[in-house]
Amino acid sequence: MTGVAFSASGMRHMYVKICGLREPEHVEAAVEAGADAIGFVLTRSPRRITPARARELASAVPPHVLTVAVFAGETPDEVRAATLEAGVRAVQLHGDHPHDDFTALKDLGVTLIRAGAAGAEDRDLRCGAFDEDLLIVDAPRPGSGEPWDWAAVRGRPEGRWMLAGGLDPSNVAEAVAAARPWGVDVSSGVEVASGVKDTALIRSFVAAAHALPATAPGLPANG
Ligand SMILES: O=C(O)c1ccccc1NCC(=O)[C@H](O)[C@H](O)COP(=O)(O)O
Repeated sequence: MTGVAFSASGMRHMYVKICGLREPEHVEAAVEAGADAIGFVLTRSPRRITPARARELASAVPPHVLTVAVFAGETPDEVRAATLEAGVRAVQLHGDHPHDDFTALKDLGVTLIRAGAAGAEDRDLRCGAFDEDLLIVDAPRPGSGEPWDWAAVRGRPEGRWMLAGGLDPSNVAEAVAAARPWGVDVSSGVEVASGVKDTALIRSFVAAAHALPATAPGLPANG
C-alpha cells in the first residue's frame, strides 16, 4: 500500500470509507465527493451484491480510491475466490475471523481490513495485531446504523483505525470528537432506506468528515 489521504488544499484529512454501494451513480458520487475507500458487501446483507457486479462497479473507480470487498464468516478460500472475481484491492473481514484467516490471505496482495465490535476489554484493538493493514471498530451489528457509545473506545484502538456504526452527516463530528479515530466508515447513514444509498447524503458525509482534523498519520488508496 502506498499513498496518503490529502484534501484538495494539501492538508491531511480524515480517511473516509463509504460502504455497501450497489449502483454506479452512488459509486460515482462517492468518488466525486472525495471518498478514500468504497465498500461492496459480498456477504449476507440487504446490501449484498455478486462479485461480478462488484467488478463492474469497481472498474469505474480511479486507482486512488480503495475498492473493498466485505465478508463476514466466509472461509479464506471463499474470500479469495470472490475477491479475485470482484477484482477489488482490499478485503474486509467482519466478526471473529482468527489471525490464521488473515495470514492465509496475505499472498492475495490486497489491503486487509479487520472489522468488528469493540466488545470486551481484552479484544485486541491494535491495528496490525492480526497482520491486517487497517482496523474498523464497529457497532455490535454491522450495517445496522445503530449508534453506540463511541467515547468508550477513545484511547483504546491503536494505529490506523476507522470508527463505524451509526454515523451520518449530522453526527460524524460528534463521533470523531468522542473516539478520535484515524478514519470513519458509513453505510446506513448515507441511505434513504435499507440498502438504498442517496447521492446527496454521500456528498454531505464526505464533506463533513473531510472538514474534520485528522487525528493520526494518513494512508492509502490502491497500492
Ligand atoms: O453493511 C452491511 O450490511 C454489512 C453486513 C455484514 C457485515 C458487514 C456489513 N457492513 C460493514 C460496514 O463496513 C459498514 O459500513 C459498517 O458496519 C457501518 O454500518 P452503519 O452503522 O450502517 O453505518
